Amino acid sequence: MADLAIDRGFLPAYARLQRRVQDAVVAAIGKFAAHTHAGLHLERLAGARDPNIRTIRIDRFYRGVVLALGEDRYALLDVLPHDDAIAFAVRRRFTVNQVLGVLEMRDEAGIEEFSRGQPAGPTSAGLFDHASDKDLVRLGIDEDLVPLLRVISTDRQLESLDGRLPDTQLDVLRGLASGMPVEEVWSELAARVVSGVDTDDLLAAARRTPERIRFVSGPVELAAILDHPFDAWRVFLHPTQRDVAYREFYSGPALVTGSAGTGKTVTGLHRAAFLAERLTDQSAKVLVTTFTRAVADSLRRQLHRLNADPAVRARIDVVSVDKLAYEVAVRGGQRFTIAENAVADQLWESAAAFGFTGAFLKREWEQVVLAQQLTTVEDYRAVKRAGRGEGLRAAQRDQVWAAIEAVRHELARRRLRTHTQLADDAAALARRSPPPYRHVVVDEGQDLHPAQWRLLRALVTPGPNDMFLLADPYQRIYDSHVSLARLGIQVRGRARRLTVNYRTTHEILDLSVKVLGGDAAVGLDGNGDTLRGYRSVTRGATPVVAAWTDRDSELEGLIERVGTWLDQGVEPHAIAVAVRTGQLVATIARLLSDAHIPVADERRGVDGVHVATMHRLKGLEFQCLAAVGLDANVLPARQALTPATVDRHAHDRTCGGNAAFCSSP
Ligand SMILES: Nc1ncnc2c1ncn2[C@@H]1O[C@H](COP(=O)(O)OP(=O)(O)OP(=O)(O)O)[C@@H](O)[C@H]1O
Repeated sequence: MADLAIDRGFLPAYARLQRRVQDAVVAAIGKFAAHTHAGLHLERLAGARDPNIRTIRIDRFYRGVVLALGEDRYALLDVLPHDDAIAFAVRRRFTVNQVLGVLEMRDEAGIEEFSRGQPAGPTSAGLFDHASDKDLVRLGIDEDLVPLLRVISTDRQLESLDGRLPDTQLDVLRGLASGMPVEEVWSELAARVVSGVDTDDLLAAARRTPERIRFVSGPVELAAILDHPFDAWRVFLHPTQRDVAYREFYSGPALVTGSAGTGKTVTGLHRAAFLAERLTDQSAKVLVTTFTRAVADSLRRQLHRLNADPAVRARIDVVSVDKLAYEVAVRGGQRFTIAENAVADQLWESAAAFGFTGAFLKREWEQVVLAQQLTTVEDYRAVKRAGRGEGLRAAQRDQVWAAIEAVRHELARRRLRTHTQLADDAAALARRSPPPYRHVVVDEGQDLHPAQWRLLRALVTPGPNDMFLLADPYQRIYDSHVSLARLGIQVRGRARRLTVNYRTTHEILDLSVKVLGGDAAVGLDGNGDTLRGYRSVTRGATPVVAAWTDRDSELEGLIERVGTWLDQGVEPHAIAVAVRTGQLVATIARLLSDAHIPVADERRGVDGVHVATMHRLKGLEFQCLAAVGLDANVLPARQALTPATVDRHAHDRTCGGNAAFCSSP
């Protein structure tokens, strides 16, 4: 069936069709496969802007729009009711990007309409003034578009070209508009530049465009694709995603960073499936791991959708890092019970003394003592407490150490281990046996503790393609700065950044970037990671930021906001309230219930509005998010309002990405 390819736009079109029409589409595709175009009425169109565009008959009402690529090959672009199909087809023109050699679609009529509505000459402060005409062409912008781009002075104007300009070119322009210098945009493209592009060869161009065109190898592959038509991520990756996920060879650990929603998880899943498919040794395995059980469950489900082959999936273990540590410790013969958070917190509270709170002691233990594997007070006296705020005098260190020791002894006496302790134990145990995994893929790497990194390092054979790490330094839950290099995980020269946001609307991203400022977060590779160049493929409503004078009026405002969303028809389960600390959860849940708003309770299987800390909301998607308690104390800690916080929940497609930020100054 190499004769028919499908375009990315076809999948959502297919998903919207009734079953009967879907069957007719599959039958039409089958006719292409059989080289019989008979009955398809493959027709050229009068007035079409592209001589290679055709329509085919699907049934009495529907027509497919196809592009003749040459050599009797076709790409199916869309399936629409008859008149809509004709209107779609005559407006479009397909061209080949002169720099990247990829196939591009222009809404030629749309571009003409846009031009007619603009002033004749260039504006005084154009959005692309920092790029010369030559630069634009060098970045793959079609020459005939340059005069039009010179009249653009606002983001909004640029966004009104969404769907009219070729995606690749719009992506370049969005990068420039977001403040990236020409050279930085160029460096993102550089690896994909093709020399000697034949701009008339549509077929070669289509083959170079896997992010939008998929050549289908046969009915089995087609059926697998059409099984999940909403999941474009399974089939069409951004070129950078594809490049990093399907690279044959990394000489050692590789790190992929990117803000929330840039498709890191998707990239990691493709990598895991790719590595598993290539394992020749029957006993070799790939480990996919992450910080929480909920995210691990979601990874498992996504992997299931990505790869239907049970033999491939059997070679991939998806386990949360806590479970992994637990299993290694149990296999190593340890006898213990996991210390419930509440129990451990109580121990820490009872150890509080000399002005050190239980929470401080706990963090000191985790982020200094366990992180750096300190076993004596002498070690602790001498250690650098980087990232822990105020310094401690020698006498204070002794006090803190004594308090930590008291808790450690009490835990040991009760045969309790915390998850971090277990990771430390498991790392030591794992180092004594041959590594069970050939490859490991780590999602949400920013949240892992050094002990967990040591465990993972010990579980995989060092060497090419050993570790594939995905992380967003802006989404750190704890402010602990982990240096991978110091943990024996050297990623220098193998770090890539994803910048195109698939989930967050332009508006939400814009707000998030403003709140976070242009400051860099410290990356796991020790380098600064900035938000410059992050851009979004979707647009939505403008988020609302509301300030309140006190907590009570903030909560009142919150209830009103959630009520408004419900009145607007948003389902309760598509709304999330993110709070900074767990203590507020019960209060908010009660207030919502008092206002007759259903609140979700996963343990009892009750559906409703989710109220949880940011951390617990991870892995879930929402249409609307209210984030509460973003007061002045919180923002500098960067814990509350990150693009992740905002976007993960404020999922945009139906409700326009509403997000409210209730903040008490
Ligand atoms: N190539 C793609 N095409 C279409 N959708 C995509 C693509 N890549 C990712 N997505 C979608 O974008 C959303 C975000 O992807 P993903 O969860 O992989 O991002 P992430 O960077 O891991 O986010 P986070 O840091 O918040 O975990 C998901 O809904 C995913 O299906």
